[in-house]
Amino acid sequence: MKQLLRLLKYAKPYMALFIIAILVVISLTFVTLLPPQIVRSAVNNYITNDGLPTSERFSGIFKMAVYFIISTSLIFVFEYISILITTYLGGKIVYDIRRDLFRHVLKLPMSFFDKHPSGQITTRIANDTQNVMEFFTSVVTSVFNDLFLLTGVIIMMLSVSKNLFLNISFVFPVLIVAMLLFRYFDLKAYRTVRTSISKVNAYLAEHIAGMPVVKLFNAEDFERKEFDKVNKDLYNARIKQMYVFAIFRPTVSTLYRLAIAAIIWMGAKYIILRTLNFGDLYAFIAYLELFMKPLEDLSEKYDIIQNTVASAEKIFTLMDEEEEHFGAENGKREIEKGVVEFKNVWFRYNEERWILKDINLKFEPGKLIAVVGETGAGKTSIMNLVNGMYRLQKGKILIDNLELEKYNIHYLRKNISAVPQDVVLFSGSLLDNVRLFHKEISEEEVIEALKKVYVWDLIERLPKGLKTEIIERGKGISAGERQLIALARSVLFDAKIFILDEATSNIDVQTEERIQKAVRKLSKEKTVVMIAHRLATVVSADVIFVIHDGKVVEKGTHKELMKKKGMYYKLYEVQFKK
Ligand SMILES: Nc1ncnc2c1ncn2[C@@H]1O[C@H](COP(=O)(O)OP(=O)(O)OP(=O)(O)O)[C@@H](O)[C@H]1O
Repeated sequence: MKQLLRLLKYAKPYMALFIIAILVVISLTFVTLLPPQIVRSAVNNYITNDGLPTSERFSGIFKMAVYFIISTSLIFVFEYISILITTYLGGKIVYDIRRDLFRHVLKLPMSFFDKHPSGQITTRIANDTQNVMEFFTSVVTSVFNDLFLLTGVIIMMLSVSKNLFLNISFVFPVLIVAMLLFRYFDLKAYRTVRTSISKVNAYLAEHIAGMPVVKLFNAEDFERKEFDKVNKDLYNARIKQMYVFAIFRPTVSTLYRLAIAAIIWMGAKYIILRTLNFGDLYAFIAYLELFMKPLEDLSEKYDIIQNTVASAEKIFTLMDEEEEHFGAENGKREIEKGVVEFKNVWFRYNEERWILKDINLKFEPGKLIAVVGETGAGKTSIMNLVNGMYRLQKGKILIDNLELEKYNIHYLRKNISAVPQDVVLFSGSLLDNVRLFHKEISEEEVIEALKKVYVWDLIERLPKGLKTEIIERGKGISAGERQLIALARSVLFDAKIFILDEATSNIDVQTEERIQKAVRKLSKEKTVVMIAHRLATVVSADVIFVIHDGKVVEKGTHKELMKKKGMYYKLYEVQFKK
């Protein structure tokens, strides 16, 4: 309930439109009740009224036919307007929710994304909001319609014949119970179907994305069998749902027809006793039909409300996730020199273990700096801390002698150019990927940046050059090309600090040499940190930090470190001597 109320807050800006929708719905109810009355009047006053001259009877029937057409046209108009308004409202409200949700997700810290699979977040924004839309389009206003209609129908039945209504009133609870039972079993079956569908979807999403692994490891047979299992579950769930329909649908229709038989039986008695007219009997049966629709609708709406509550809960849980409060909004915006200092820094991603343990280091401009160490030693984590992706638990990081947290995070990140290991490209042209959709950056500037890292000729030789279209995170572009794009991206946004995390790991030796040249040039004015596995890429660095098990264990030039015969020496020996 709390969730529904919170959801309704989103409807507040559209209150006037809601009121109009309800007024339209009231009008719709009113005109929906008219046709049976018109037919009743035609039958009672003209068709069966032998006492009236024939011409008057014909003109009366004609008049009633005109009324009938007018009322059905009005039903059309009101229905059209109400669908239009509710669809607009639902669409607009869900647009607002989706917008707020995505804006909020953009502000969440990286630790949130570590804990929540991207598929789950996508479902919240795309699917759960869709359920909410259904709530606004087919519940909020149409519940009024159904309730008004049910009340109206009962009033009309009573007005047509109180006696007949009281005599057949036992029919209503029977119909209501049958309908509720049908809904209950249908809902149960439908939920199983939905769970099975999401299992099939999840299976397909994961395994189609992992197709290269499936093929490389000849796992097709296993895949076939596993998919058959989830597919079979879905089939069984559908069959169960079909049984429910097969049994209950005809049951409800039969009960409805029996109710009509009961009305005719009782009605005929009153007609013979002359306390009821044919027209009354027709109107009564017509109202029973009108009684069925809102009844069915209401039971269906219960399901939508339940779905909406579940979805709203998930949406608001995401909406309540704490945003990234990093740095001061009015914090420092410029980085003057770009001197980065770690002072006794301790860091962990979760409670399990410390990743960085008492790190002390200094990255300065004018020198080419390298960070080396084994896999999982903590090198990338250092980069993640510098650009404020994660927060440290103990110690301090200073940039130009000012604590990292005293900077405005957006400007901080603007001043730090990071080339991550896993380069993500977005759908769009290669040009847009280099300039990251900043249309104000011209193609010439992009080409200039590519030339700066000496890779323009490599991009130029692609059949469509910078116009190459990227699909699905960069499928169709080689890992090396992706790294080149990321490198160009980093020099394009003129930052003070550059951190290249294995930025050349997929690049051939000649291209790597060219990039090294560019990096060396860059390091003359900027702070450039190269994180690397392969020591060949760092031998010419001015300072090398060796990280082992989350600690800085050595520091020096290649020569100094080799002389020391410590960790660096061991790594070097392993890579080159064996
Ligand atoms: N988001 C995360 N959540 C939890 N643990 C993480 C996360 N990212 C990294 N780790 C763990 O932290 C440790 C250090 O990771 P990090 O990526 O800093 O290592 P690295 O030295 O850069 O390794 P590599 O050379 O393989 O890139 C690893 O054991 C890794 O499993």
